Amino acid sequence: MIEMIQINHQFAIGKKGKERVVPVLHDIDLHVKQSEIVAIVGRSGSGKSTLLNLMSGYIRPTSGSIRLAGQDVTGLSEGDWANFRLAHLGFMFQSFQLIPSMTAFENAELPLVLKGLPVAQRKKRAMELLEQVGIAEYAGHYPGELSGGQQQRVSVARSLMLNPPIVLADEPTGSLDSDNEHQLLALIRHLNQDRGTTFVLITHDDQVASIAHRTITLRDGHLLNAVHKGGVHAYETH
Ligand SMILES: Nc1ncnc2c1ncn2[C@@H]1O[C@H](COP(=O)(O)OP(=O)(O)OP(=O)(O)O)[C@@H](O)[C@H]1O
Repeated sequence: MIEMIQINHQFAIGKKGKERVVPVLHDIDLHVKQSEIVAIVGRSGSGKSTLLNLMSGYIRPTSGSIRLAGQDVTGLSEGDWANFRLAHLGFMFQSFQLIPSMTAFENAELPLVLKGLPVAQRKKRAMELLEQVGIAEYAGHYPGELSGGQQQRVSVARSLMLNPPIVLADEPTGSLDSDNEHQLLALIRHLNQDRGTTFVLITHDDQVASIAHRTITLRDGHLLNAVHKGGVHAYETH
């Protein structure tokens, strides 16, 4: 479902003409199967967000190739990436990116508006998901009137609106209390089991990692694969 082949990534930092190159990811080979939940862990600065941004098409790899849902996405144009994301990807990111002038409901239904669905269908689907994330009673509230955890749940509802086959999540439970974290993890499991949704989750949280089928570790931009089999932890460096 997700294949990263020999991915290297470096950023250029500093003033134009005096840039310094900072290598961040080295020789990443990663294959995530359909219906797999993979947790990515690693210290701050190890390259986790960069890896997820590459899978999202928000940044382009310095070298290597990426296939998502059977399609080589490495060379897609901005426009093709935008269409690809709408059809295949859901995002749960740290910044909720809600539009302040729109209510929770309007924010959540946005992908359905972009898809051109009729009002009645949009309302049914958006309310269904707002209920699933436990936030239906706040549907008429603006983001500024919601707590961080409530905003996060609106953003989760929005990310799942089009039933994406792949969901990429950066600290998806970061702003949630333990009850809501539990509820979101149950929803992720349910989507995985019922719909076969594939999840890649960056996390520092053991609870989140515990729902993953596989946990992989990034260390200084290198991937270490942790294979959990019957309590034996074998580490392979890639
Ligand atoms: N746009 C950028 N320009 C320059 N350097 C960057 C950029 N984005 C990230 N980096 C650098 O790349 C390295 C990896 O950053 P990244 O955000 O991927 O780490 P992370 O593992 O997600 O960290 P955290 O757990 O703190 O979010 C860091 O050294 C960071 O400073």
